Amino acid sequence: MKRVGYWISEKKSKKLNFEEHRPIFRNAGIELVKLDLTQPLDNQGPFDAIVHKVTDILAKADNGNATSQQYIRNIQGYADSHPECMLLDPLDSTRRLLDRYKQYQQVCTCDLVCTDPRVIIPTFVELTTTDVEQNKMKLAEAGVTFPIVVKPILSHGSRLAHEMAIIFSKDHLQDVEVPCVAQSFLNHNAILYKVFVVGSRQFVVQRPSLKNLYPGNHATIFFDTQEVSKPGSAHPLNEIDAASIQEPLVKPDWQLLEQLGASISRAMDMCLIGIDVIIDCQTQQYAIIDINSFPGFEGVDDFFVHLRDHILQQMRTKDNCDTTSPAPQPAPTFNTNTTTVTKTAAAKTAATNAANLKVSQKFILEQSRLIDCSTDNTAGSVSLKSGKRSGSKNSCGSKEEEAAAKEPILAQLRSNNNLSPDLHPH
Ligand SMILES: O=P(O)(O)O[C@H]1[C@H](O)[C@@H](OP(=O)(O)O)[C@H](OP(=O)(O)O)[C@@H](OP(=O)(O)O)[C@H]1O
Ligand SMILES: Nc1ncnc2c1ncn2[C@@H]1O[C@H](COP(=O)(O)OP(=O)(O)O)[C@@H](O)[C@H]1O
Repeated sequence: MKRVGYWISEKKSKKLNFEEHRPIFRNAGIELVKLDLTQPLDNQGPFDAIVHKVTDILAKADNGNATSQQYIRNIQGYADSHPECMLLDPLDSTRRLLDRYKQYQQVCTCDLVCTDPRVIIPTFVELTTTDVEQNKMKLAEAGVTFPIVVKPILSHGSRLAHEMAIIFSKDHLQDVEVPCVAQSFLNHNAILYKVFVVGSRQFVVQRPSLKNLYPGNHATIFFDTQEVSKPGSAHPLNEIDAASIQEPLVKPDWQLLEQLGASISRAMDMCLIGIDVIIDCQTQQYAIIDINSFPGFEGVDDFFVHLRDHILQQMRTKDNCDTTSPAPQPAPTFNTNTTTVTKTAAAKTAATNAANLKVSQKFILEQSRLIDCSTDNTAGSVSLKSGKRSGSKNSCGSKEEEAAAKEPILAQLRSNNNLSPDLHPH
């Protein structure tokens, strides 16, 4: 029997129904052991792997909390003295996510961001002073454009980490609270894609997001991020109206999102993450705006099976038993009972990967919750006017027709905002 230690908060454990999923591991020869972080782990081991979500503890430890520092020392101490034990994920990588500026700097090293012009991180700059003139200069030098979204530098561990502001012009820069990252706000038709990574697998779900916003002499909007991009979010900032939907509407390129997940996972040296991506209405670029350690995986069917498979695969690789006969990958699974778009693609072998991708893309395109006006099954932009791919000569709709055509899109967007967490049982 292999032994895997784990630590997640009680709240998260309940939300994920962690205890109920023990048999999935036991039946595969893995005993799950809940870690007691108050005690040295040597007395609780041996462990072949440790799975954790300790972002809040790390944040408190970095803030000087002695108890949290001891908990972290207990985990790191065990990992250091037992190199045979896999730490999912390494604490240094997890810690880097806690500082938004460091997180974004690391995203900039991701191979896809460096080589593929379709993938970007919105322009950002770190602000450490409330001096308005200095901040004006910093923003201009960095090329950050209004509206800007002002994000606390600390991304976790306190309510304040999620208190953000949208500033619409340089005349309202006195609203900046520091330390923060100021980032160009990119319009994205109020749709957020979450790319969940579990080892070599990626899953994409769609979530509500902030509506399109434009520069101007408007008052600063302050908001709590926890209220705008959860599955059931129905915040006024989510309410996009038909007139402000920006065309062309882009059908997401699922393969690119999957590559993005794998690429960020490599850059961050993390295998259990959620990556928030928006598609810029103006450029159709895929913009990475946030990375979370061990997120909720809400909408991912059989999360624990994928987690178990990843742990087993890592163990096999470590034991050097995986060289000749790669384990068969399960067929892609889709959450057909829900309106969430979920994508699975195996990465074990190129052949399985290609086969799965073909099936999954077909499925996703059929299930796509964006209006699929195109008969072409490749990802790309679609124009509402013509019902054809953007640039089609058939584009000839009147203003009324255009407005009528936007209604179903609006309904789709509204229904996105009404996704109920109950639709995604684990
Ligand atoms: O704080 P930000 O950067 O937004 O990241 C959050 C936290 O990681 C949440 O975990 P926790 O509550 O443990 O801190 C997690 O929710 P849950 O794990 O509670 O579901 C969210 O997952 P998603 O809701 O899947 O995004 C994720 O987006
Ligand atoms: N650069 C951006 N452009 C447009 N919207 C953004 C941008 N950054 C964040 N948002 C919006 O703000 C929300 C919260 O931002 P995020 O950085 O993910 O905060 P948190 O880490 O607290 O979840 C996102 O879900 C998205 O709706």
